[in-house]
Amino acid sequence: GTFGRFGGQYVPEALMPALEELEDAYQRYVLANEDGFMDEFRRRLRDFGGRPTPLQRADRLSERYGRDVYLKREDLVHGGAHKLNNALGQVLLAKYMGKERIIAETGAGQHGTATAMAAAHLDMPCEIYMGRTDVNRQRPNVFRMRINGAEVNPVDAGRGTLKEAISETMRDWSQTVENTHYVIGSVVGPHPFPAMVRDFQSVISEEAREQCLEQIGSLPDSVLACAGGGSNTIGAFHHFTADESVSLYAVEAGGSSLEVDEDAGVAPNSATLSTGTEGVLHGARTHLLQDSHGQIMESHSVSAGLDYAGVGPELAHLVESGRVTPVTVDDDAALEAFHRLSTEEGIIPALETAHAFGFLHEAAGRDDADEVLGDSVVVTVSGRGDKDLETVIEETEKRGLEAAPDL
Ligand SMILES: C[C@@H](c1c[nH]c2ccccc12)[C@H](N)C(=O)O
Repeated sequence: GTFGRFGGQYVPEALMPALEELEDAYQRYVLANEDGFMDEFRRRLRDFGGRPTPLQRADRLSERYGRDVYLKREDLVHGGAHKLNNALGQVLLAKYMGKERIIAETGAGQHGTATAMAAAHLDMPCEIYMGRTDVNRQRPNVFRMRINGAEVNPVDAGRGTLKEAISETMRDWSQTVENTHYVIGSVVGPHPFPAMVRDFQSVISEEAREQCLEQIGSLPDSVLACAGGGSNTIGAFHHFTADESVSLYAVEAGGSSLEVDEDAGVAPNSATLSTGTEGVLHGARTHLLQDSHGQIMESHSVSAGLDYAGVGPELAHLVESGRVTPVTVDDDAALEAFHRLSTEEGIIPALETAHAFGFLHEAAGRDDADEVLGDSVVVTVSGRGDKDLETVIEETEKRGLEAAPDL
C-alpha cells in the first residue's frame, strides 16, 4: 500500500489507465510544480479562496478551559469550508491535463458545492453525483450547485447516499477518462487520490504551524480536527506530524451509540477509526465499518458530512502507528458544542466541526486534561454552520438539550 499496509489501487482494470495518467500529472504538476502549477494554485487560493485563513485566539473558550485555545478558521474560505482547497487544486489540475469535463460525488453537498464553484471559476463544465436521499435533505446545497452552473445527478442505487454517489462517479469516470477528471471529495480512493488531496489540504497546517510560531512563539501542544473522510483532518495534521511534541486528535462521529448491531448491518455511528476494521472500499485498503461478512454497514451521524463508513487510508496508518489518537463525540455533545461556540465565540460552526469542540469540552473537564491538551490547543474550524441550522433546531428541540438558546 501507499501508507504502510493501507492505500493501494484496488480497482477494476478499466480504471488503471486513468490512474496512471493521474499519477503522472500529480508527479509533474503537484510535486514538481511543472509550468508553475502550484504557483497558480496558491495565487488562486489567495485571490479567489481568501487564504490565508486566520489562526484566531478564542478568548472565551481559553478562559473557560484554562488554556490557550486557537481556532484555524477554514470556515472563512470562500464557500464556507476547507473543501475549496481540494476542489480548486483538482479542477486546476484537470485544466493542466487538458480535460474538458469535471465530475464529482457529494454527500452533504459541501464538496459538490466547492467543486461547482471551482469549475465555474475555471470555466469547466461540471456534473455532481448525489444520493437521492441526500438531494432531499440538503436542498440549499443542491440549489447552490445548480446556481453555480453544475448539473446535479441524483443517484437512486442502494440507500441513495454518499457511498453510492462515489461508486456511480467512479463508474462514469472509467468510461469518460479521455476528456473527464474525477474530483474526489476527500483523502480516499485509489492512489494517487489520498496523497494528492492531502497535498492540496495541507495548506491548512502549513499556515497554522507558521502562525503558531508567530502568535504563540512555539508549536501548539495539541491539534484537534473532526474526521469524516479525513481531508480536513489530514490537512490540519500534515505539517505537524514530524513534530513529536504535538498531540494529534481525530474526532469522529460517535452518533447515538458505539454499540454496533451487526445483524442489521447498521452502525449507529461513523467511528471508523475507533471501532472499524480493515478492509477495501472505493479502491483503497483502509479502515471501515463492516459486518462479519465484510458487508459495508450503514453509518450514522447527526452531521451528514461525517456520515461515511470509510476513512482515508493515510489516517488509518497514522492511527495504527500511534501518531494520531482517534476519539469520538456523540450527537448530543456535538449539538451542545454547536450552541456553545455560537453563543460564546460568535462563530456558528458546521455540525461536523462541532464534534472537535465537543472533544475539547470533554477533554478539558478530565483530570488528565493537561496531558491530553497541554497549554496551547489548535482546533480546526473546518466549515461554517449555516447549512445545518434547520437540522440543529429540529434535533435540539427533539432532544431537549439545555445548551440551546430559546429559539
Ligand atoms: C461527505 C464529504 C465527502 C465528499 N466526498 C467524500 C468521500 C469520502 C468521504 C467523505 C466525503 C463532504 N462533506 C460532502 O458532503 O461532499
